[in-house]
Amino acid sequence: MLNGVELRLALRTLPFLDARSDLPEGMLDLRQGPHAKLLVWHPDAIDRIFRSDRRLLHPGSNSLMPLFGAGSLLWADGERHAAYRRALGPPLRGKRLTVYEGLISRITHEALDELSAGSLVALPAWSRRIALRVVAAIVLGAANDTVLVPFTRWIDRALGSRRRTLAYRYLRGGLPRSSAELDRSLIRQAKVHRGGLPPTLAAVMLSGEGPLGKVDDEELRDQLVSLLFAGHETTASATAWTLYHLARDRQLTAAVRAEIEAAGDGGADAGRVPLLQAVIQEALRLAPPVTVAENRTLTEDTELLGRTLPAGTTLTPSIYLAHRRRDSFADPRRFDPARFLDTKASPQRYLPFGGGSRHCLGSGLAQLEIRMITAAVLGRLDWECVNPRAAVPELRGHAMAPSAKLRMRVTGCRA
Ligand code: HEM
Repeated sequence: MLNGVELRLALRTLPFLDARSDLPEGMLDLRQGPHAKLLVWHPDAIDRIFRSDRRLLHPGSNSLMPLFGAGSLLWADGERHAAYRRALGPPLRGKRLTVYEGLISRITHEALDELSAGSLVALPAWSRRIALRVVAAIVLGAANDTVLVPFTRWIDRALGSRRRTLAYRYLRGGLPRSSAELDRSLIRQAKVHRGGLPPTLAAVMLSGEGPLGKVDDEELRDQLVSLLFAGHETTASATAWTLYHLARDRQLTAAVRAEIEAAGDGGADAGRVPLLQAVIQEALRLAPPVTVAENRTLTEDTELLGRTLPAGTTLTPSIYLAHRRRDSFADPRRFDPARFLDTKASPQRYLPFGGGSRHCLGSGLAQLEIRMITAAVLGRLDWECVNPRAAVPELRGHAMAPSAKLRMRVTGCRA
């Protein structure tokens, strides 16, 4: 049963949070008693959580667990979690990311080929389609519609409407699991592409070697849906916000375009496009695609911000509220990429990818994608936002994206 605070948070999430963004204590009791739960966003509390992360438990979200399965690495702990990070971390980091540049470019340009002067583009859905194709290619080895179409339908049914999501969660016993048929297709697809280079993430998990050892079909299914979901909703949302903010500011667009042209690598190298990277960071600050990091449960009594919290207390870091603190960001509701140009924000104040031992595994890939998609769009199109009033955040589960109604109109093609 939800109490009054939890109910208000569930039903009116963003207004509820906005009304509390100036609370200096940066911590809010959601539930008291033996299973106490707190929302935390004070930088000292976030710092403490991330530093002691390995000693905490990560029980996962009640809403998402039925969707992605109990075996998902998103809420694995201990050795199994460490093994997943050792196996999947390296292919998603540093120089290894360069092997994905070709496929990001190809998939983006295919989507752009379908547009011409006058085309109307539903921006959130458009960027979701591209991001899903990219992550599907990396995880499964191919962007096959026989899998992606039912996958998208399933996610939209579960998370596409806030009311429906809440009805599933609180009235119908939980969010709907994927169909057995979709699960079978995902597993089949994962096994078909095992021999390619670079190895898909599915092939890494199926190798039977390395830190993971054997992964059975049930566990594999949970990781496939977790990676496909975590790897596309978030990236798509940040891409849509980045493109929207650029479309609203001609001067900024011209400066970013000049920077991308001078870099000559389609936005691949972050170091060569600092202004674009700052725009992306600011988009991630103002509308973090993931509003809360994973739950953390204390395993021992802990002093936090002058309170003693008993073992068993669950802390949910609010990324949304951390990014809106006035003592972290001057005029926090204003879009201002300049704040990221010469300054590096500290990880306890700026945490779009979470932190500690659960720091997002795909943060490098996501930013590479956002830069490359933005560079391709700016290189090929001029477009304008038809309905800027729709540029308001909407929740899809814990993910936050621009309203599905947000539309762009192509005003001219450049190449
Ligand atoms: C802009 C895009 C993205 C954002 C904002 C984002 C954000 C996050 C956040 C906030 C977490 C939780 C971290 C914590 O609790 O401390 C997370 C975890 C995770 N993300 Fe991302 N993510 C993005 C893209 C991706 C991509 C592209 C992938 C995969 C290809 C991915 C895979 C994961 C995984 C596997 C975890 C779980 C890590 C763990 O529990 O050890 N994410 N992400």
